[in-house]
Amino acid sequence: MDIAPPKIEIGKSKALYEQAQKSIPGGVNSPARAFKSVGGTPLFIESAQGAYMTDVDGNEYIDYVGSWGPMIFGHADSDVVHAVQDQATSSTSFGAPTRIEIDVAELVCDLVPSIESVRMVNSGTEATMSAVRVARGFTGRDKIIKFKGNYHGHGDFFLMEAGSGPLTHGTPNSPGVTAGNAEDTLLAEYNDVENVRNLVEAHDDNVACIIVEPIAGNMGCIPPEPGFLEGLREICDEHGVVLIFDEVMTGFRVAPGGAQERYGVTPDMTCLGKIIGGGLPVGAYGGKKEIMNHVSPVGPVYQAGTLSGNPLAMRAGYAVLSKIKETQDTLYDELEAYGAALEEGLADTLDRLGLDYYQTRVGAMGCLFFTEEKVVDQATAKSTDAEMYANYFHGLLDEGVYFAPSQFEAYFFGTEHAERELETTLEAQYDVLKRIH
Ligand SMILES: Cc1ncc(COP(=O)(O)O)c(C=O)c1O
Ligand SMILES: NCC(=O)CCC(=O)O
Repeated sequence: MDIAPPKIEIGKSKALYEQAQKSIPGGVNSPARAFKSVGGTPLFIESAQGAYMTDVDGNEYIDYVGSWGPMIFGHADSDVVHAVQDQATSSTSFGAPTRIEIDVAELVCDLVPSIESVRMVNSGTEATMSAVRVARGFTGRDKIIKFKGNYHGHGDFFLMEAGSGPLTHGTPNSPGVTAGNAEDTLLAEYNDVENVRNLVEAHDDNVACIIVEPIAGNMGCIPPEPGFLEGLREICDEHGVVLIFDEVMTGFRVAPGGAQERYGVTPDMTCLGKIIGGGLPVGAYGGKKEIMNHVSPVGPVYQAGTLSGNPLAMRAGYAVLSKIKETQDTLYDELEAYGAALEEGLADTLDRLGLDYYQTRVGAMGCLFFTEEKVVDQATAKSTDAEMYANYFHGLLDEGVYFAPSQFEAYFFGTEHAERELETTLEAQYDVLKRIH
């Protein structure tokens, strides 16, 4: 890819990247961090505060990645920092139950009413893998339905037509996944209820669950079309299929109760991650008691974790979730206001430059697609101009604005993004789009 050299000085990142590649595959501990599809050198980060990240060369960026979602209250939020510091002096893990686990579970059940019982794990990947196992154990069925371009972490049975890194790097079907796994995953088109209905009917009595990102955030940001989530609910009710909302990204981001609250469609099970841990490694899955009672040690479906419900992570999660609960009456209005201003400002820029690129946004997540087509599924998401996105991405970095290094990721912001950040972002977007289009 032909990318202009950066205007900013990134010598230290370059040196660390060279060094990292000697001991870490590709120099990164998660492929999404590599700049593989946009070219150039991944920036090594030194610190972050509020809405800003600083790299090892001292460049500062307004951050629209937010650690891929968790940072709804910005980086180094003082409540999270104090909670973690305080807990660390009483040990970082016990491997035995603690009161804070009950506090977090109760908060989750309170904020997301469809969750009657919840199990903590250490990542979104663990949450989705476990939820599917429980749905299979509960129904006694094998097949699952997943949508093309949705990403549910790196569990074997999800790495087919997977969004996020796999889509970005052109490896949506990962080697290493057995044919048996692939056979049990049925692939559906996002936003296409009839396609799902046909799949379920063709495999009637053997579909355990439908797992869906209720707002797709791993092929860019694609909201559900009216009737899509409702249609899934209906199909699941008709055929005894467990409906799983993967709200790892949308949970606590688009409403206190996530996408299910925003769209008024209630799943049987929900997967959570990202915000729930305030930037520490946490995931969770939960849902109806009837289903969750199948989880060991109450039921026979095994799922466990040495560090699950880890006290540091629970203290951080509690700090974030209790703040969400206390401030929810204004919090989501505030985020909506910033999002609307960002979206309108960019729409104005596109208008002034005579560009017709497609924008989406739901609450505090969104995307600019470099296509003039409406984007509703993986096929339309892939119609975007990857090179334009790469130029846009690098242009913005030069202006001190950090978006995700892939067209197939959403942007995120939080409460620390305010007037100054908005102005800088909009100016940068105008300048960059003017230069590259
Ligand atoms: C919707 C969704 N599900 C699951 C995951 C996996 O979570 P994790 O990376 O914490 O394993 C992610 C993000 O990575 C995600 O966006
Ligand atoms: N939207 C994609 C992710 O959040 C994943 C980040 C990662 O795998 O590092």
